[in-house]
Order: sequence, then C-alpha cells, then structure tokens
Amino acid sequence: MSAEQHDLVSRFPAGGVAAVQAPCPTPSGEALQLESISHRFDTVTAAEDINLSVEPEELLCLLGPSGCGKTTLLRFAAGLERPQQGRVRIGSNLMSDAAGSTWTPPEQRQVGLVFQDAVLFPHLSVLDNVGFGLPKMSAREREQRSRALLAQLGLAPFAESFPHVLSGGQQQRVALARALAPSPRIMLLDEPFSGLDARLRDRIRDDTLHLLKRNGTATLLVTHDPEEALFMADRIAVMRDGRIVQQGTPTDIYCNPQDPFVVRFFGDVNEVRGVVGDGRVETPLGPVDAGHLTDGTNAQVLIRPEALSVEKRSGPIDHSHSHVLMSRLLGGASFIHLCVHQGNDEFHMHAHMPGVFLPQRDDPIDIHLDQSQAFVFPA
Ligand SMILES: Nc1ncnc2c1ncn2[C@@H]1O[C@H](COP(=O)(O)OP(=O)(O)OP(=O)(O)O)[C@@H](O)[C@H]1O
Repeated sequence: MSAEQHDLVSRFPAGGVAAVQAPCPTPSGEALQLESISHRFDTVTAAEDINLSVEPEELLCLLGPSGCGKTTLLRFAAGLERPQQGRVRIGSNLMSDAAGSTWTPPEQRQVGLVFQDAVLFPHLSVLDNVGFGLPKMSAREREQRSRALLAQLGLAPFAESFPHVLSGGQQQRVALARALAPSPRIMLLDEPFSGLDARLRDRIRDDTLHLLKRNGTATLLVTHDPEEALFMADRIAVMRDGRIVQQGTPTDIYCNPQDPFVVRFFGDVNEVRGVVGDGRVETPLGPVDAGHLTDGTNAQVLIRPEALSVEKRSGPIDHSHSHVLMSRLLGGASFIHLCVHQGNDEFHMHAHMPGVFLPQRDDPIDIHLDQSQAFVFPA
C-alpha cells in the first residue's frame, strides 16, 4: 500500500468512496465531465485541452501507453490533483474550476476508487471492509448490502474471513465491492486488473463488467491494454502525450481509426508505402482504396494481420511466388510469417488465421486481403 493510498483509506472510507446513507439517485446529464482540462508538470504536458464525459451507466476506458496522462485525468476526477486549467463536474455539480475558487475535496465527491492494489483494511473482516463506507446505514441494512455485493462477486463464503487469507484476485474483488457499496456517482478504476495473472485477470474483468452493468454504475477505467478496453468499454478514449487522439465506440475505434497511432496501438501491423494513383495505393497484396487522399500523395498503408487470408497452393516449391517462412499456433489463432512477392521485391508480412492452420516453411501460398482492416494515411 503506497503512503498516498494509506492516507486515502484513512481519510475517507471505502478506499476512496465518500460515505453515503443510501444509493444516490441517478444524476441528470453526464455522470462525469472534464472540460477544457490542461496541466503541465515542469516540461511534461500531462493534459492538453481535454474534453471528456462519461454518461450515466456508461463504462468509458481511457486507453494509452505509459506516461500519456491517463492517471492524471483520473486523479483530477477524484479530486486528488487540481488541474491548472479547466473544470470537473460530477453529475450536475461543479467540483473544480481552475479559473474560480470552486473546489470539492475527494471525500465529498461520491466517487468510488479502485487502484491496482486492493488496499483493504487488514484488521477488518471481508464483510466489514465492504460495509465500511456505509456508517449511516443501520447494521442490518449495511450487512444486507455488503452480503449482496459479495454474493454478486462469488465471495459470499469469505464474508467472515480476513483479507490476508484471500488471494490477490479475491482481495481485488473485495476492493471493488467496497468501492461500489455506497453507490458512488462514478467509479474510477486505475489499472485494477494489471497486478493479476492472465487467467485470473480474465475472470475478474468479466465479473467486474457484469457487476458494474448490473448496478448501472458509470465508470471511468484507465488501462494501457487495448484488449481490456475492447472487452470492457462502451466507449474508448485513446490518449497520447496528454491529448485524446480519438474517442468512440470500440467498433469505431478499431474499424475506423483516424490516426496511425490508433491502428498501431491495437497490435501488430504490416506496413507498406506507396503513392496514391486513381484513388488507390498499390500494395503487394493488391490495390487498397485511398479514401479521401488525393492522387500523388505519399501514403502509408497499415494492414492488420487478420486482414490476410492465406491459402496453400498446390505445386512445387517456387521461391519466386509468395511463400511461408514460419507458422506458430497461438491458441485460438495461427500466426504465419510470410514472404510476399511483388515483382522483384519481397516483403516480410504477418498473417493471423483463425484456428489451427499451420502451413509448412516454403509452402507456396495465395493471399487474399480484407480491405476493411487495411488503413491508408498520409506518409
Ligand atoms: N506529480 C507529478 N510530478 C511530476 N510529473 C508527473 C507527476 N504525475 C505525473 N507526472 C508525469 O506526467 C505524465 C503523465 O503521467 P500519468 O501517470 O498520468 O500517465 P499514465 O498514462 O497514467 O501512465 P502509467 O500508465 O504509467 O501510469 C508522465 O510523464 C508522468 O511522469
């Protein structure tokens, strides 16, 4: 537990949730709004004119590489840091305004905070940890609410246990239940699954998603993991260097990326350069529609490996034709290294094929391109 997290837990209950008597009514308008937020730490721009809102019941993922400013935005929402410019609203209430004197401390914001570490009270039972943020409820109501949340997370048998006997994943679920217990206006989750091993992480993500949706809780989730964002989010905001590069539904972001950074951030890509002619760019896999780019523009074409469909050709080994370099089974998909020919040029490309498809080294192949996963940008 970091010193700051210890302080937070001591200052206000439930690991960052202000104590409330009963579930809050759903606020009108956005659950959270960050308006024109800018902030610098010395020479680092952590936030540059950020405008972001989370709707009631919506789960918004802030996605980006380490150091891009995700946690800083979450801290502005929680009231753990004051932005140098801009405003923060929770529900219809102004929480902070850099231009004026408005400032609401974290314990009065009715937010639920969950960090990468569970930060439980070691001397309290699981049940009492979850009920800690509900001091104004009767003991009976508090117990009912806590047990109901524990049951939703499969933790009912551990209600009387103490945190030290729980696994890391179970502790993280208790932290979630505790943050949710007072029905916060918004849950702020900062990489809550990143300390868990892969299989456990998948289960807890799934449990968390269902819990948040069942409770209709607006949530801002910070993550650097694109798969996690796709799995969890109703909407994703992709960040880089303190700026939001693109925001939209997971399908928008994945299938209609507006910037090469967004394409690359979601995984491996095959890159080809060319010049737009007749509204297209010639690639070793055939012509790709250049969209709005005008003829003569130098272009980069980013092609996702799953856009390549590989078929084995019958016939002898012929290195003047596209062929297989190596195949690996990844589990649900196969990863194939290809030598792709275009005239006298050779390109090393990657293909993902569903299921078990493992052509041998040197096998001659035909390749079909799914243009919906090929994206053209100015070079
Ligand atoms: N209190 C601080 N003092 C100085 N620089 C800071 C402070 N807090 C954050 N920064 C810097 O601001 C930038 C954004 O940091 P932030 O923690 O918000 O990024 P992040 O995207 O959450 O990264 P990570 O995923 O690694 O946590 C980084 O360059 C970081 O070093």
